[in-house]
Amino acid sequence: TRTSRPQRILKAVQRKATVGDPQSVITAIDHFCRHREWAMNVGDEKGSILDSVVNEVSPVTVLELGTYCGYSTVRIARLLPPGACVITLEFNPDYAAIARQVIKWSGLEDKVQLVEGASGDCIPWMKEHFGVQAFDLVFLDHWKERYLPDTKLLEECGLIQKGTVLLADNVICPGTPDYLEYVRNSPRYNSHYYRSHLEYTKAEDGLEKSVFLGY
Ligand SMILES: O=C(NCCNC(=O)c1cc(-c2ccc(F)cc2)cc(O)c1O)c1cc(O)ncn1
Ligand SMILES: [Mg+2]
Repeated sequence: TRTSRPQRILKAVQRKATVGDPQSVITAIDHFCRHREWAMNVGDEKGSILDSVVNEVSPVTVLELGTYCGYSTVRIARLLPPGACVITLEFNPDYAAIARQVIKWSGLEDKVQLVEGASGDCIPWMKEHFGVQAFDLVFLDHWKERYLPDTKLLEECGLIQKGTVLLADNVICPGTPDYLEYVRNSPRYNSHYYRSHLEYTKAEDGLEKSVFLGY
């Protein structure tokens, strides 16, 4: 097909959503992915859980691993007060190019720093490059086999501190068994599973919220 799925998602946003209105961007993407083409956005059901965790944490600095088209980036950024921001990492340049336009359409570009690169390469530079002390909230939604190594890397870099909340998508489908085992058995995390469904389907999936208790 001539265009990519992310390009068709962007077109749906440009056709159906209002510039500067994040909720209309979210609604346009959910409608397209439910009625036209499935895509791997966190979606509306798990997205509501994401919203409730963001509101509960009221983070100043958020790290998102895996931007894709920017759907969850917009969900998070729309809830942030002035001065708070989300740094989102995306490895795939085509996804990143679409996400920049979706984030711009939503009018939230001032609250978002999109970084193109592999999480394993970027995380060690976070403190130096972005002046980040520690993240208040980390949303894991990238390659599932990277959840555990990147969590350990964030710990080693001192970017996870007492009270930092990790929220992981897809812990059932596609699944992140080694990550789940780690956060559920580690004495340094308090974990809770929010049962839900794989975006736009009836398949089981869920989000795992893990609070770092400190060393
Ligand atoms: O695929 C890259 N990232 C997306 C990670 N996210 C997922 O893989 C993902 C997958 C699914 C999913 C679930 C069921 C199913 F049948 C198929 C896919 C759902 C989700 O909610 C995700 O979040 C990627 C590519 C690349 O070239 N470089 C860096 N990253
Ligand atoms: Mg996901």
